[in-house]
Amino acid sequence: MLLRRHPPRLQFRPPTRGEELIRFEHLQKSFGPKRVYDDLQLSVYAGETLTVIGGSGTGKSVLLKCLIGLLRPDAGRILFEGQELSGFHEEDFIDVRRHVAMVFQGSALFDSLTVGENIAYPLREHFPRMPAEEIRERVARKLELVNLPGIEDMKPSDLSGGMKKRVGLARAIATDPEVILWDEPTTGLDPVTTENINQMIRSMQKQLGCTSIVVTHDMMSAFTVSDRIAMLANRRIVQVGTPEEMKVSTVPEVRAFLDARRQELGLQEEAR
Ligand SMILES: Nc1ncnc2c1ncn2[C@@H]1O[C@H](COP(=O)(O)OP(=O)(O)OP(=O)(O)O)[C@@H](O)[C@H]1O
Repeated sequence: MLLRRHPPRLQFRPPTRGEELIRFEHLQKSFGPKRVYDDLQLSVYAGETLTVIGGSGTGKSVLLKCLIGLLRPDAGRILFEGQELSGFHEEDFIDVRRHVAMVFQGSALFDSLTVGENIAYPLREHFPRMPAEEIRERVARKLELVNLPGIEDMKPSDLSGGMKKRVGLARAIATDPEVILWDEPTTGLDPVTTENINQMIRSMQKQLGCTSIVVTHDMMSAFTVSDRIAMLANRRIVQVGTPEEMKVSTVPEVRAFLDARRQELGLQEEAR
């Protein structure tokens, strides 16, 4: 756990729905000789669910990690509520992660802790003085929200894949974040559980007013949950649009990507 040396750098005020909340501006990022972004531009608006799609290795997950400071861009700016994150120190990102929570691909639960302890973990980290009773109440409320009430004492090893994802979500929303980042939320899940997770993404928006950024390979899921979809290709965002706009896109990279998944999507010929 990082100890804070100076006052919080992030000045946070609750966003108004529809205003620009996050902006990636002229982002560049390389790993050694591998260039991931050349000049990436993307805005995310408060209250929307935006899905980032793109081929394997195009940098979808790197984008989420840059936003919460797990990786740093080489050049360009990331603005959160108009505040530039590039100059933030590692400890300044503690506050960013309180407002922007990530639901990791593999749930990333601690196997040695119970479900309740897992969800309480970020509360203890961000609010060291929070009374035990309040932590218990918050944990119970979050488990109810993900439709898993009363399983505080179970261990992650006793849960199915879908339940683990939902506990991962309960942990991510423990601190009442304004933004939820979903890294491949439906990968490896059966169709029923996938539908369940899609509904969860939607209900976080409806019930909590959260902004979501989803990274996924699953195009059905992208078309189901998104207000807007952004396509990453050739080291930049080549198009951003509503699901309907993307389905009839004339941008070559988008066409090629969707054509390759036409069967999965069951797109109609006339929608091309
Ligand atoms: N920490 C790192 N060190 C070195 N290379 C990295 C690191 N993180 C990501 N990369 C590389 O950056 C590129 C983009 O990675 P990223 O995980 O964002 O891709 P992705 O679009 O999410 O792919 P996938 O859909 O397969 O998960 C890949 O080539 C990856 O190998």
